[in-house]
Amino acid sequence: MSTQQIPVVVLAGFLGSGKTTLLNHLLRSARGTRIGVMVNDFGSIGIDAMSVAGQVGSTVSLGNGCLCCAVDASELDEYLEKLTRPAASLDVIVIEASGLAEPQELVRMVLASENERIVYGGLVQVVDAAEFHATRERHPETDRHLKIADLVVLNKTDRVAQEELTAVHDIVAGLTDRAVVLRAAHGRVDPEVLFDRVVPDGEIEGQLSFDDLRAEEDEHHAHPHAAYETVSLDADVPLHPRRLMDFLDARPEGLYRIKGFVDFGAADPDNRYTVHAVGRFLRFYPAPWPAGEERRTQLVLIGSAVDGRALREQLAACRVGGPQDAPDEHSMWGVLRYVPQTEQEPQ
Ligand SMILES: Nc1nc2c(ncn2[C@@H]2O[C@H](COP(=O)(O)OP(=O)(O)OP(=O)(O)O)[C@@H](O)[C@H]2O)c(=O)[nH]1
Repeated sequence: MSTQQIPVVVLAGFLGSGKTTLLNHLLRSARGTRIGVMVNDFGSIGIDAMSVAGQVGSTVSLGNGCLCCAVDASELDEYLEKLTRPAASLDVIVIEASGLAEPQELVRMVLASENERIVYGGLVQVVDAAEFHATRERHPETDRHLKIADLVVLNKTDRVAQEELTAVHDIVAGLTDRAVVLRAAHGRVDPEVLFDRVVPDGEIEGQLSFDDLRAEEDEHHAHPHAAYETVSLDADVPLHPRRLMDFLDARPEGLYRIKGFVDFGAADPDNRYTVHAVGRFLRFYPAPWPAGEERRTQLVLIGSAVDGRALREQLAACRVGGPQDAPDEHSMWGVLRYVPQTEQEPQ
């Protein structure tokens, strides 16, 4: 029986650390392994679900809210039931936690699942090597998350000098209990590290058990997202590139994460711009609009100590007001400064 159980891997990591990037890499390089994905979007728009769409046979998007708060173990079981139907014949299920989830809660829910076809497959924690110190300073719970990880992927190594990388690696390794620390750029880890695990009956030796977790139970208010504000924009009129750049250049420090897709209308009718900001780091990735895709802008902004209402208004003011307001291609200059030229395309 145990060999037929499907391992459920929890993929966690702070906002923007590279979880979706890693997941897409796994999906692309799975070499015949059938992966089911459960995506938990924090914003009300399914940006992450869209980012992994098309690369996976079975996806369940958990919609708005943090999985560990919004879904209880029985609901999780409902989703797992869908993914574990024999017809789906999955080899592994990956739950991508929102960047603000408490990984411990998710692990607890997986362990509490009554679905006999699954077995807990471990906690993978993705760390942004470039933002590590800043994240840790603002979010001391980072240390606790690393302690319970089974595997740590020290990501974005391309953004950190060798010496600094060694220093960060040492700190991360020191914070984990028994985790392997793997370095990666653009989430490129060997999928075998995650999936080809021997799963004995019951739990894997060395992994946290349900009781371990219960013993370590945290107060809910310790959740990092308690202090966070999410702002979404879903617009069917294009955004004006100059006004969007003015908004982005002046964005408040606490606005930690921006992700989504932008339609710049007449300024570049052919391309959809995927936008990612993590802290002060901002990038646009233009790519031709997928055939048949409706032209709209969908953005999710996540920040702490930010004025959500003001952000909403400022974003809304970036919309093109009418034909007299239509941008031309020259107005794209500010955006194009943030399109990577030499970096490898981080899909
Ligand atoms: N330079 C560099 N950029 C990376 C790397 N990995 C991911 N990124 C970029 O970092 C940004 C965030 O990556 P995601 O994979 O969306 O991060 P995430 O953890 O899923 O983000 P949330 O869903 O907000 O928690 C994107 O712009 C990625 O292209 C990396 O190794 N190097």
